[in-house]
Amino acid sequence: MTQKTALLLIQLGTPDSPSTKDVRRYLREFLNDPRVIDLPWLARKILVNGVIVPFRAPKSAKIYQELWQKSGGSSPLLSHTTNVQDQLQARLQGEVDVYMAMRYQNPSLCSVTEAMKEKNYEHIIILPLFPQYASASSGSAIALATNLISEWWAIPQMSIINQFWDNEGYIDSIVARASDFNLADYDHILFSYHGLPERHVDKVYPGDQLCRDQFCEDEINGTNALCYKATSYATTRELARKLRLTPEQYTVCFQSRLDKEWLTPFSDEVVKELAQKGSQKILVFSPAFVADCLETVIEIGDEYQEIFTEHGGKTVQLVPSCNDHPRFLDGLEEIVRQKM
Ligand SMILES: C=CC1=C(C)c2cc3[nH]c(cc4nc(cc5[nH]c(cc1n2)c(C)c5CCC(=O)O)C(CCC(=O)O)=C4C)c(C)c3C=C
Ligand SMILES: [Fe+2]
Ligand SMILES: [Fe+2]
Repeated sequence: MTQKTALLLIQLGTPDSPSTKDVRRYLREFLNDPRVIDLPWLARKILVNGVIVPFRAPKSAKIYQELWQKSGGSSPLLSHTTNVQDQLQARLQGEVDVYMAMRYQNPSLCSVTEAMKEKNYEHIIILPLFPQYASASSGSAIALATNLISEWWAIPQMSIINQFWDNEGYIDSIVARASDFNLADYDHILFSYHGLPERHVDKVYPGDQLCRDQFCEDEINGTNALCYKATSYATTRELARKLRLTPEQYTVCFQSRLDKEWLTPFSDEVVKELAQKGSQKILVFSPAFVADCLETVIEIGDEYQEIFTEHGGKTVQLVPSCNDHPRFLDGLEEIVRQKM
């Protein structure tokens, strides 16, 4: 007999609305997570609640208002993820029940796992929608989901997918998105990943080892398979191979930093330098985001466009994220079927 199985998709989260109040609540929950701001408790509380959130919330709310306006009055992260959930459910109807939760805000992991508890599943597949593992994204989602489920009296079998950057459907969906553009028309191509403090990637390694000593730009080896920098470069190599790009045609970079100690090169600085060196048209992939969101639509689509034109460039073209591309859904379906 087949096991009664559920799939739990987890995305990062987004504010309930672009009001300053809701953005503040979202930022407070997000940045108080010790896997995101990994400082001792008191230092985190002072920095996050006393400095970052009060200053950032009104600024972020303005940007979220632009995002809402551009995206038909809702968060694209939520609408794309809901589409993925619905379409995966249609593909797995009668075999697996598909749930979706956000790590921060709503639908909350707490409420979604409570609903799942009522169904007495024998097996729950936990799939955070982050292709490259980071403690601040997949790690945090997995830790909270498994903690919540572990409180149940009857704990089901749990399967955890901690990353899927090498999944063929995921890679193919990005390659397919690129087919809407003639790559030869662009002076340079960027693969812009969400940034991460360098400290976070160093903590992946045992003892005193550091990321910079592990050849993470060149290979996945026995020690760096869970290093976000290594998997970002590995994802790029896979995409470049399928897109037939030579290393001179593209640059890997990291966006959305909070301070200088984050992974380099910084995307905004690369965009500026390209414009200063005479590039007129650049194409930007954002492979760490499987759904379009604030970071792609506004940061790349608007802010990088502004920086590029300010320094002499013309066009920054964003390649849309996987969203509900059929090849991405094929990839997720394959991941689930392998665990059944
Ligand atoms: C690849 C996945 C992500 C990682 C890793 C990640 C790390 C990380 N992020 C922040 C701070 C912020 N991120 C914000 C937005 C945001 N982050 C991700 C994904 C990852 N973050 C997404 C998908 C989004 C967009 C959400 C949406 O609603 O569209 C924000 C909020 C926006 C802002 O004020 O700039 C912050 C803040 C840190 C500190 C961090 C790792 C330490
Ligand atoms: Fe983030
Ligand atoms: Fe590394």
